[in-house]
Amino acid sequence: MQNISQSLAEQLRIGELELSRRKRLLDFDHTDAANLLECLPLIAPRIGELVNDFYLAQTQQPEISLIIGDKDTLSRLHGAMRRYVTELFSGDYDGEYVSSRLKIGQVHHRIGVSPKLYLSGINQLTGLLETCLQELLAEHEERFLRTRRSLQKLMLLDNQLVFDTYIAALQSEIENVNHQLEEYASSLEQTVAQRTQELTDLSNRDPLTGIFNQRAAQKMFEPLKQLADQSLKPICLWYLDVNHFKMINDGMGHSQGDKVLQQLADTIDQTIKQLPKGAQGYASRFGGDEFCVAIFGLGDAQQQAQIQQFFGRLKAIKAVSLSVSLGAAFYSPGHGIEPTLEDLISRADSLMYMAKAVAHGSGDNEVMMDNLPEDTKVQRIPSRA
Ligand SMILES: Nc1nc2c(ncn2[C@@H]2O[C@H](COP(=O)(O)OP(=O)(O)OP(=O)(O)O)[C@@H](O)[C@H]2O)c(=O)[nH]1
Repeated sequence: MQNISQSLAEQLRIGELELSRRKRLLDFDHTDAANLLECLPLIAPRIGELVNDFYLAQTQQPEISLIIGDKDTLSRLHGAMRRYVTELFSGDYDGEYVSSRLKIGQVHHRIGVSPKLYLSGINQLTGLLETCLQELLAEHEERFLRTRRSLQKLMLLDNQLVFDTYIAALQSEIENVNHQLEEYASSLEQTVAQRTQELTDLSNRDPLTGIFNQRAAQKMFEPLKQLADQSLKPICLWYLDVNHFKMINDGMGHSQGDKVLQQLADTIDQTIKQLPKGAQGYASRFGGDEFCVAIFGLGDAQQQAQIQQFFGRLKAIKAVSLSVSLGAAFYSPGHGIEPTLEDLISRADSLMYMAKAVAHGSGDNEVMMDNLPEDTKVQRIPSRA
């Protein structure tokens, strides 16, 4: 990132010391400065004509006239070039001179003058200056030769400075692009993570009812079991199946049947969401009209209360006469029996089938549950036969 509170020379770290080092490398010293200054009175009257010749030649090149673009810009360039040529013979090549050269590089880069075009212009200017000096110093060959040499060194110093600005501009463009790429990559990462999460969520859900599917239920059982083992609190697994669901489909149509399944799923989900403090669980659809619920943290009586509440809520589904058979199997940790989810499902499923056998034709809901006292609706099935 560019530090805009610093001058160009500061940004490029070209202070007095660096400038003298560069001059020394080019063997440019005070005699060169004196050689050039000595020529100023001679060349000054010729600068206007020289700059005109320079731009006449430059604008012959289509690439350059395209960049210059219009008359006003051309006239501004004439002014800038007259100042530059005057400065070349000013004999004073300090920090201010450096700043002007750096700005020239910056402007050339900004308006799109490529290094090759810049160098072709410099080559043309050097040719014109040398011809002019040769004419002016026709009688003084030795003076012409040393002035030309000094001018060559100074222009090399100028080119170094201009190219430094080109390089710095390219570096900062690369930094900008890198920065943008980094931002893009990180936003892409976030999007991918979000999409992955959305896909994972989606792959865990039953598309019709929005509650968990069988796969997700299987994944979620293990952590629930660990919780039960650590806290020595039970898990109760409900397995539910609608009684005569085929008749609902046949009588009211498949899409109405879908709605009934959705309402039933919502009712089961509500039960999970309204579990008492300390209890938790999940509701899932195992396919067709079969649902599975796992609830952690409730004792026998509290479980029975939850089942009764669930059947109470089920009465709110009024569009259809709906009855459900439910089998509920317990896992009570600390008894040395370590059932898998499949064992528990199989147990709850058999209990559900027993309940269904009682319920069939009655139109009532029926529950078969481990661990509970017998009454008319809740049949007791011994937990470990
Ligand atoms: N509307 C609808 N029906 C479905 C869907 N999936 C399965 N079914 C139907 O659900 C019915 C399930 O029937 P079963 O459970 O075998 O039988 P049932 O009629 O409920 O009878 P019992 O279980 O013996 O009480 C079948 O008719 C399936 O075609 C679904 O996503 N939407």
